[in-house]
Amino acid sequence: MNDSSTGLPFLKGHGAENDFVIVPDPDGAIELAPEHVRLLCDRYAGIGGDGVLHAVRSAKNPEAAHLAADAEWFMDYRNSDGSVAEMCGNGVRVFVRHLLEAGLAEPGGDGTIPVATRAGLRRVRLEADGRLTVFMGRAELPDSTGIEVAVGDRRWPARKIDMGNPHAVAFVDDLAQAGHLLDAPSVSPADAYPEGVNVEFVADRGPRHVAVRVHERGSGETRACGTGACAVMVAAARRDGLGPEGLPATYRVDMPGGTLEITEHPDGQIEMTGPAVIVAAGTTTLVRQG
Ligand SMILES: N[C@H](CCC[C@H](N)C(=O)O)C(=O)O
Repeated sequence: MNDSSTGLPFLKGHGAENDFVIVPDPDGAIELAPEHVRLLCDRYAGIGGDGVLHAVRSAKNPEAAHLAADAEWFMDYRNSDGSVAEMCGNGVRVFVRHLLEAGLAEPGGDGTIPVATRAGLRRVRLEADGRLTVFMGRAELPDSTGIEVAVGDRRWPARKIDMGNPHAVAFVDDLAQAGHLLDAPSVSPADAYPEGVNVEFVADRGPRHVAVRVHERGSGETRACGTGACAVMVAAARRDGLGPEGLPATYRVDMPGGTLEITEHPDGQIEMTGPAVIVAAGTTTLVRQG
C-alpha cells in the first residue's frame, strides 16, 4: 500500500462488461506486484475488475522493447488473481479507447493504432459506429484428440485453440448445463494445458450465431472474453465445415455482457469487433511508485 495521501491515477473501463482497471505508467515506474493487482481487482476492498491493463511505453519495458519501433505502447495485461496473460481481446479495445481519449495515440496512415502485447503486435481500428476492431492474428489449432472438459458429472469433448493464450471450446445443448461455474471446469487429460486454460461453453442460436459462457484462467467466469470469442468462432467455423474456400465468414458471438463480431479471412487472419468504454477515472493508493 502507498503510505502517502497522494494517490496514483487509474481509470476503469470495460468491453462487453469484461472490466479492467487501467494503470497509466508511461515510464514503467509503478511497482505492480501480483498482490497489487489482486487488490486493484478486488470488488470490495479495491476498485474491482477482471484484470489490470498496465499502460507502459514499450521502450520502457523489457518484454516489449523489441516492439517499440512498431508500437509506442505496451499493454501489460494481468488477470485478477495477479497472474500474467499473453493477450486480452476485450482489454486491448479498452486500452486503445484510453489512449485515444487521453490523446496518447492517434490512428496511423492505415487507420489503425498498434499495441504491443506479450502475444506480439496487435492493431486496432476505430469503426464509424464507435466500436473497435482488433486484428487478432491467426488461431492455432493443435490436435484436440481426447480433450474433454467437465463440470460436476457432465463432460463434453473440447477443441483446443490458441489465440496467443490457451482455450478449450466445448459445444453444449444448453448453457445452463455449465452450472454456476464457481470453480474452474476440469480439463482432461490433466497435462493438456500446463499453463492453465480459458474454457468456453457454446450453444447455437442460428446460422453463424452462437451464445457463450466463459470461465477465464486467472479471473473466473467473466461477462465476456475477446480471445475466447475468437476461439469459439474458429471452432464453430470448423464444425460447420468452413474451410478456406468458405472464408471470409463472420459469426455473431453473444456473451452475457454483450456481443462480439468475429470474422476469419481465407489467410486465417481473425478480426474481432466490439464495444469499449471508459467509465471512470480517479486516484488510488493501492499502487505505488517502484
Ligand atoms: N484470462 C485470459 C486473459 C484475458 C482474456 C480475456 N479477458 C479476453 O478478452 O481475451 C488468460 O489468462 O489467458
